[in-house]
Amino acid sequence: MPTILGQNQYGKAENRVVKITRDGATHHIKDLNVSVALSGDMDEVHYSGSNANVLPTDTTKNTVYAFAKEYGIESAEQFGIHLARHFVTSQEPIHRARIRIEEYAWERIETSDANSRLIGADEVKHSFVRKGQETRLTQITYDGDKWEVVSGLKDLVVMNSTNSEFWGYVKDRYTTLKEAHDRILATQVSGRWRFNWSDDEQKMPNWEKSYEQTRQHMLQAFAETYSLSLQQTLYQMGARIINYRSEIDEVRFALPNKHHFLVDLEPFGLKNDNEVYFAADRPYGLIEATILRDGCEARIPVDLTNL
Ligand SMILES: O=c1[nH]c(=O)c2[nH]c(=O)[nH]c2[nH]1
Repeated sequence: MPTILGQNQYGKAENRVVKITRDGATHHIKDLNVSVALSGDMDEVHYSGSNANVLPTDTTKNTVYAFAKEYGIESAEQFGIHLARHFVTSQEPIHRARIRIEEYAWERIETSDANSRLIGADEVKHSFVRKGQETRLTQITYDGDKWEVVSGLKDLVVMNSTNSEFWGYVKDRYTTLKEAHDRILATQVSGRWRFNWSDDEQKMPNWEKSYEQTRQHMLQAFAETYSLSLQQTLYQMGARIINYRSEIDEVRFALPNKHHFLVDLEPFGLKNDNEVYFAADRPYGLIEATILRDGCEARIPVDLTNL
């Protein structure tokens, strides 16, 4: 055979693992994207197809989720060290393990500001916003007479690690979804809001302040709503903006439901007490709606990508 095998490695890439640690009402999130690459005595599987030395990539995936439960995720480094050591020391044919980890950082949604104290809201300890993602948007239209300003944001990722349920829905012969009484609710917010300012230069809103406050009301409604569906949460987010921000008459949201599935750890003799999740990226539910001040007209396009 005039060919020889060169460097080779294999494993499961991009295992999206979310670990929630529940310290009473205070929750902590670790959100990782873990890629495993193993190498060692793997000539035979390439040359003849013998799998005698091959630990399945599916097993490497399971190990990531099981270790999240068994060791917890103190840091990405610590977690990666556990995994790499395990593969190399437990499998004779495996001589090298490379674990690559991306970590997505989350911050708590601040609900204990002066504004929420004023309305008597308790501090929420299970609501998070992912760091460093959002893009602020605006569209200004002027016909020489009237102005229309629609502002908003996209790619603001938020999560509630409890206070979300989904049950009591229609079931037909194709329905397999299990009712959920305590699930993760996560979404990547795309929102637009239309200002009622149209001509009076004296009464122009303070755009910077309006954005900050609108964003905060939206986050606070997300954090404080005990959710029976993402549709309900969406409505609360819009209604709170309309109620608190008199300069805004219309809000539209497109909210992808970023599903987090509990991983079945039973086969490994481990109990998953709402701790270890698989964060799926697709397909996703997509929930879209407009919330209007009573008596106002809907002018934000239905498809937000057209704005
Ligand atoms: O909040 C939800 N709304 C739905 O309409 C829906 N559909 C579904 O499968 N899961 C969910 N979750």
